[in-house]
Amino acid sequence: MKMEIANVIVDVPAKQTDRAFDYLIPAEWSGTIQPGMRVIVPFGPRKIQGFVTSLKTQSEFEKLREIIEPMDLEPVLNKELLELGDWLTEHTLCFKIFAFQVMLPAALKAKYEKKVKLAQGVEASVLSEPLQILFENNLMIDWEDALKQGMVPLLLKEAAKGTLEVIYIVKEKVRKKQRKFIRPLVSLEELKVEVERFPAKAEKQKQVLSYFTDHFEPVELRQLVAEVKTTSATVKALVEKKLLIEYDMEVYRDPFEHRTFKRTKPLPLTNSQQTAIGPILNAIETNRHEVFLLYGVTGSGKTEIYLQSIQEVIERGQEAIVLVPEISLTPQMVNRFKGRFGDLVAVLHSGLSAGEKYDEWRKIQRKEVKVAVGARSAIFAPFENLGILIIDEEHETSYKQEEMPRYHARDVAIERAKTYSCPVVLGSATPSLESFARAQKKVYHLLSLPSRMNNQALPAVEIIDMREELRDGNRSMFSRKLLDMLKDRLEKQQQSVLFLNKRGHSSFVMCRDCGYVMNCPNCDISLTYHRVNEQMKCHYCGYESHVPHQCPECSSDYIRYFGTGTQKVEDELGKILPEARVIRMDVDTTGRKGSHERLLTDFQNGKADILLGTQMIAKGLDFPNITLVGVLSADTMLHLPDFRASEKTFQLLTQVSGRAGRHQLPGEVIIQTYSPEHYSVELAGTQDYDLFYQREMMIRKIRHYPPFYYLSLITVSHEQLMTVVAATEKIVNYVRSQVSKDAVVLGPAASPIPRINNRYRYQCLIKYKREPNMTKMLKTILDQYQKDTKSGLLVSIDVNPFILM
Ligand SMILES: Nc1ncnc2c1ncn2[C@@H]1O[C@H](COP(=O)(O)OP(=O)(O)OP(=O)(O)O)[C@@H](O)[C@H]1O
Ligand SMILES: [Zn+2]
Ligand SMILES: [Zn+2]
Repeated sequence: MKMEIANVIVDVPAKQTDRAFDYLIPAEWSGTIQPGMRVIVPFGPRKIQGFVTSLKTQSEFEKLREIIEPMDLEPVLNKELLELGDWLTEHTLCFKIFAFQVMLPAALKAKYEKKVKLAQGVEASVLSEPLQILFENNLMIDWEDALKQGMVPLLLKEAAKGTLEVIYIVKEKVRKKQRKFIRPLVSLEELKVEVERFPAKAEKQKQVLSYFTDHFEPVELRQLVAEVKTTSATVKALVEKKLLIEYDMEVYRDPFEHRTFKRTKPLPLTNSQQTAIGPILNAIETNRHEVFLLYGVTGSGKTEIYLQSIQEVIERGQEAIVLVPEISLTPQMVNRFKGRFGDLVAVLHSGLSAGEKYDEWRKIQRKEVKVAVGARSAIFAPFENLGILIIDEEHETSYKQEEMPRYHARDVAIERAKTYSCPVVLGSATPSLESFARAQKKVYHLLSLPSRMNNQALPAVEIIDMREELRDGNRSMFSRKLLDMLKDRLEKQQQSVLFLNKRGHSSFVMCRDCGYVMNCPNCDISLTYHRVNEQMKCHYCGYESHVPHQCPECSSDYIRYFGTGTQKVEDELGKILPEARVIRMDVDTTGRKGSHERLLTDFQNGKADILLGTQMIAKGLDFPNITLVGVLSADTMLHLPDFRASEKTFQLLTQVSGRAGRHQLPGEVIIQTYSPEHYSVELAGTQDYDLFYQREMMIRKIRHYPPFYYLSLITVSHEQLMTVVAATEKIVNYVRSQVSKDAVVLGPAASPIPRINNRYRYQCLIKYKREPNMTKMLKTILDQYQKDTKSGLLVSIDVNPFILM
């Protein structure tokens, strides 16, 4: 007899299990289990989830264990995605299981429930006394419950004796949403006859049947009950009489259920749009892979180019993926895609519940949609006939995932596009230095939109030196100029946007007398102040503490919450411009589902004069009445230990400025700063990307940073400082012995955050140009330390890191 064997990657992320295991497919599942399906397999004493990667008929092992059951009826990963998983594993040096899991919606990530039960053939009476009652009444005990009741030590003792055993139950996080539907089981004629035949006493049942003679079609049970004003028991009675039938049907949770999208038609393209879209359409038509960098100033009509390229792709029967940064996945953005392509669009973003996300993913998998619009992970949308992949705001750092697998969506897009032989379009008004450099070298095809729609001028930008304001006695967070302009817009009934750059500028507590800053006792980093519950919190380890009323160092009472939060700006606005209506958008006001959208709609409908917010208002807004943008603090990001700090500052300032004067009314921008002479602020003022690019490239070249050099970052951590230093030194020496003399190896050095969760952190940074053996070398290092789990050393490697902390 021929055996059916599956190669399975099991859900145990560790070095020893990072390979396929052979499992026998039992006869009952023969022929049904396919590559790309998830299965439940025995692993040691546990039952866990795994992915079938391929099938075979022979194994080098004698005794194989059997697959317990499949978790899917059809593969959740197609052949292309399985291969992409291998590619991800290779390029980001992650465990295979992570590469597969990242491609699926969270709902499909298995959740394990740990339970304890009596071992086979054991009676509860042999257990120690407190456990007897428990196991007499419950067949299985939840591990979590046992933990809460302090029972775990007792359980472990019994388990060691072999009287109890621990089992794992694999659970799906989210089920398909099913609803009960009712439809007639007999013909319309028969139904009409039945209605006549029914005794008058059975008035209720008669009404239900009459409903179906009027509407001879399926209806949801809930709706039926509501419309006929009856009960489900009445309906059930008819089901038992075999006149009606009840069945479950999968329904989608539609996050946009209550919204209608005004359909739009393609706009006639301007000359420069036509020039730009030409090569893209050509690549689509000839099935050619090519990467385009669409470099167009803010408001130049990039989105319309995306839309019309997608149109072409859809007409050819192909599919499209569009990535937009999470924070610009605004309802406005969604509107533009849903407005053009209606129900052919699936939207994937973090604002959706796990169930909603799963449903959107299902629509893609079932080929019910043609376009997926979403944040980073939408790049894995399970299409099988891709015709284009688009990444809007391609410079955004959120396209890099900061945990395993540490992938960049741009790389994944290009890899998938190669497979499908289709174009990739990277769009931005401020391209990343990496992409622009590639376009200069003709690796990418550069397409430019140098001016705004209808040649509308870019807004006039004025830079205000806040140090001068202070010298002139203005202690407010608003410069005199900005205040004047805000008043002016109020009079003209035009709208303003106030932007507070909060990243890297967390709200901390500081003593104004001695400068004491409250740090986390486990991590060398300041605690962040949370207004909601008046708590100080560590973002790295979760440590929490009360806000002190007295300085622990000098006992001064002047220990205060520091930093200009949006709340504080709003308070001050209330004092100096009491007549202004303000909408504040930040994590506090947009936490509830739908609030983001509501606030923006209110602003669009003129219910406020000023929109005040953080990063989340910097992008994507396209409102005609905004004529003033004020940036309250331009330089808060400049001083971070990050070689991209200048680039990020320039990009952000340019993006925010781009929100003003996009339609008929001209726009003005005020940038307040303490570093007016810094080139990234200065050049954002003149909105001169090309000059910024030249300046920044020079600096990168001198300092050996990307795009001139590649980076790989190795971070080592351990509870003992000496152990970390010694291990890092060993790694650094090994790296030095392996790389060419063109590479720069830095370290061992303490990480910018030298301790997290009581673990000391050291790093080795490698800068290199061409090192064919780099991946192999990094893998060797990982293998070495991941195998040795006893030492407690943790080594992580980030290839092309975006965060060097
Ligand atoms: N061909 C066209 N004819 C008329 N209006 C257009 C055309 N193309 C785009 N527009 C309009 O111009 C405005 C700006 O275009 P769009 O938002 O696409 O620019 P963008 O380059 O994507 O901007 P940003 O990068 O700043 O978000 C929009 O209101 C859009 O509807
Ligand atoms: Zn003090
Ligand atoms: Zn901490």
